[in-house]
Amino acid sequence: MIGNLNHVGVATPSIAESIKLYRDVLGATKIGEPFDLPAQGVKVCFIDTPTAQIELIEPYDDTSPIIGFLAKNPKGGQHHVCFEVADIHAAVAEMRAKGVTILGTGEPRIGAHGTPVVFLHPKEMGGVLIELMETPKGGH
Ligand SMILES: CC[C@H](C(=O)O)C(=O)SCCNC(=O)CCNC(=O)[C@H](O)C(C)(C)COP(=O)(O)OP(=O)(O)OC[C@H]1O[C@@H](n2cnc3c(N)ncnc32)[C@H](O)[C@@H]1OP(=O)(O)O
Ligand SMILES: [Co+2]
Repeated sequence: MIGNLNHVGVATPSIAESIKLYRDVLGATKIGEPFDLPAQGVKVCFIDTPTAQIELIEPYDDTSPIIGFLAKNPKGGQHHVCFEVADIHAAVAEMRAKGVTILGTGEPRIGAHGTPVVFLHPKEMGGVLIELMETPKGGH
């Protein structure tokens, strides 16, 4: 079912500071323009590598779903892993049939790449918060 590794989500208290790390220390050259995703409670910045992205996420406000994570990890940290799926609704049905908990309302919501996403609880995924994201039509 899972396809490409689309991105690794990295929670940070400051996207601006994290950009300096990835650009000036790690030599990243393709850094997207940060943007707000209030519906998902985060500010986002994608950093491209040849095969996948780093998704820097910062709380949009104090209701953000990453507030708890940053309270435990004040300097930030690896937050989630996102895999692509061909059909998010088929993926949700398959996960439900296997007894996996879909987080939130359980319904896909539009993510940072403009396609529907869901999250699977880390407690059922070996301690890793897993995001499933429908591959953009027409690829990348
Ligand atoms: C969608 C836009 C964008 C995109 O790519 O398109 C994004 O990816 S935005 C990413 C931010 N949004 C989300 O993460 C939505 C889904 N997440 C959640 O619903 C919560 O973060 C949740 C439920 C995973 C955790 O919420 P919270 O931290 O408030 O709850 P707890 O502190 O009670 O944690 C419960 C339990 O899970 C462990 N935990 C929490 N976060 C993570 C994590 N990122 N990775 C691994 N484990 C995590 C936490 O330690 C607790 O474990 P316990 O043993 O009970 O202490
Ligand atoms: Co993500």
